[in-house]
Amino acid sequence: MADVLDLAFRLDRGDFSLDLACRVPARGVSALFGRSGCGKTTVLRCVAGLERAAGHCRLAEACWQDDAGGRFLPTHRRPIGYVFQEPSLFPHRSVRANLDYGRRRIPARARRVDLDEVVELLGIAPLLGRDPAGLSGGERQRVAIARALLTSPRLLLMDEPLAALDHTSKRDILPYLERLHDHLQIPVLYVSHDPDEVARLADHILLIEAGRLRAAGPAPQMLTRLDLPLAREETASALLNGRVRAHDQRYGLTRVAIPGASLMLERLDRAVDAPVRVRIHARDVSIALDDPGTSSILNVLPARIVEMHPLGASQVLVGLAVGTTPEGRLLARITRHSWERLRLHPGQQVHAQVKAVAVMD
Ligand SMILES: Nc1ncnc2c1ncn2[C@@H]1O[C@H](COP(=O)(O)OP(=O)(O)OP(=O)(O)O)[C@@H](O)[C@H]1O
Repeated sequence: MADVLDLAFRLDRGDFSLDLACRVPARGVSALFGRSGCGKTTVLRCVAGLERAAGHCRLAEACWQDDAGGRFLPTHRRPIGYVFQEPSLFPHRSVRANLDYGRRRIPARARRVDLDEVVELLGIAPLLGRDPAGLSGGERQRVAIARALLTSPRLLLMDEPLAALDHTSKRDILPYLERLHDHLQIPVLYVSHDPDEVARLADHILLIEAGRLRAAGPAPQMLTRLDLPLAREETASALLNGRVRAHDQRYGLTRVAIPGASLMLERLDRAVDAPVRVRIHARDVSIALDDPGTSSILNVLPARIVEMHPLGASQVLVGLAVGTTPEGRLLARITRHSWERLRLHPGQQVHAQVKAVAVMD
């Protein structure tokens, strides 16, 4: 059986109470998503043992807290890395010394993460001789992440690691986080209230509302559920896990198989059969009744309307099924005028015109 992070926490704090239980796969990135004050940081602190809620906390075979057995491991005995919004580095010691500090916190025989690999993955080789005090916010955060990883954690806790960064630094650091996700086998619990960040990074999403778990599941499903707030965001999108099928040399295109269909993308520099994760924004999908063979749009996918949700007075959000598996889902944001003019309705077969596809990793 695959490893699982099994959490159950109950805590009362005056106006706020936390009462949440969930089991998430202990691999990839699990995002704790929800509005400010819903309890995301509190959950992370409970996992770290910094907060003592009633309940239990287990990672695979390891039990860090179990009230029934009277067990509560203190924070320093839990193999976790913690990355905060503001990196807590030694400002006037070199980056190299800061990293060494992380590495020396555990005995040599317990080290499973390679210094050179982490330095390479986070692109911090040119910074090793400098002091954090002189680095940009994004550079400091990359160093803080490297230091957390060098403690060879079994679980990495990240609390809004990009929240203090400006838009440009955020954009610069995201690809590094995506690389970590692809290269390291360390599961991550990632707190964020930014739906765009969650869509880019998460494999699994836990949606928290007022201290309760509203819903949890694989990111592709959670992002396209019309009953959840993620699908109603301006940046709402579908995630599809695909594989390279073939390259078309003549036109410089690559065919990628996704659940229930295939997409033509601008040529990707990857081998046939390599995995590709793509993201398709709801605003980039329109609906046609017939296959518009005369259109310049490259990707027109047969789809079935599953459901519709009104967005304000003029727009509607349409959930589309592509193929027959639950993973083959798309969102389309169209005008209410078009919805009515084309007499669209759930169950109907249509053609989804996909104007843009972003390759995620
Ligand atoms: N030390 C504290 N003492 C009392 N109440 C607190 C304390 N820390 C947090 N809270 C309250 O507990 C609730 C949950 O806070 P928490 O920080 O976990 O939320 P969050 O979802 O992480 O929010 P944000 O996204 O703003 O960081 C909030 O109502 C907050 O006001």
